[in-house]
Amino acid sequence: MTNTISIRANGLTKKFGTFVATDHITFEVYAGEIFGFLGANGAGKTTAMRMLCGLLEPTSGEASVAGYDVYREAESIKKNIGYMSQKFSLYEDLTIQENIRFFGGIYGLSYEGIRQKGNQLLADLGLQSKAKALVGDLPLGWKQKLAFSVAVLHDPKIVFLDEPTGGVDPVTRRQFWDLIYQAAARGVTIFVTTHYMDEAEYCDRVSVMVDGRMDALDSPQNLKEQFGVNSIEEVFYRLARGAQRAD
Ligand SMILES: Nc1ncnc2c1ncn2[C@@H]1O[C@H](COP(=O)(O)OP(=O)(O)OP(=O)(O)O)[C@@H](O)[C@H]1O
Repeated sequence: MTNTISIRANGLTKKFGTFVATDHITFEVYAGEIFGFLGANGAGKTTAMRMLCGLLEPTSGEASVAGYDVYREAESIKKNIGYMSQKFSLYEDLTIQENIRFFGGIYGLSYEGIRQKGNQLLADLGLQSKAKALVGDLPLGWKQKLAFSVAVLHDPKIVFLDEPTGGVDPVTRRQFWDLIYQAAARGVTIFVTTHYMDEAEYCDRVSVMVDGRMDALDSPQNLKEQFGVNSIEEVFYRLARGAQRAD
């Protein structure tokens, strides 16, 4: 982690009609940091993430991602980030190799770049012999590891992960987090939402959204000390139990 700012939000707000989904959130994320973005269902995480990815125009406030402004330079943001969610991932009816070629093309890599990075990816994951297997036939944990590796194929500065490990066992989640650590060690900024509180403990800093506001932001250790509790799970419940939204 460095002192270079990778994501900066200042009073970032999104309203749908009169409903304030994301309410004046202000924070900074540093290059190479693993930043946990927690909140109960409906707290406003996806809305905030969509604004930061250049997919949704804010109602007010400011934000920049990789140095690009979310209002004026959304297209540049899209080119400089990776994105992976539990819902939108790889194409199940394409092979591993076809997915790599497809997403490599979308990310603007050359034919040679796709070939080189694709081979490296398959070697790193130990999937060389499975290159022609349909993604739909892989176990969920493998799909997620592959989806993450594809999301960073073009060496983005920042990767946004929206509940990337939903539904898999703790051992596979731990392996997934090894990939996250390796990317962070290369200087990639990781912005990750999760409902697994053990994963929150792996983050450099954790923020907690409550009813659209960012009610806490600090390292896991500092948050536990601040709330006088032994786990991030306890910190989360203390903050979230006062929430008004039940989505
Ligand atoms: N396009 C929209 N129009 C109206 N309301 C919306 C829209 N998108 C989101 N909302 C509302 O904004 C609130 C925040 O939603 P958001 O999806 O950002 O929450 P979240 O923290 O990501 O929750 P989850 O963990 O369930 O994905 C919710 O009450 C949701 O119903």
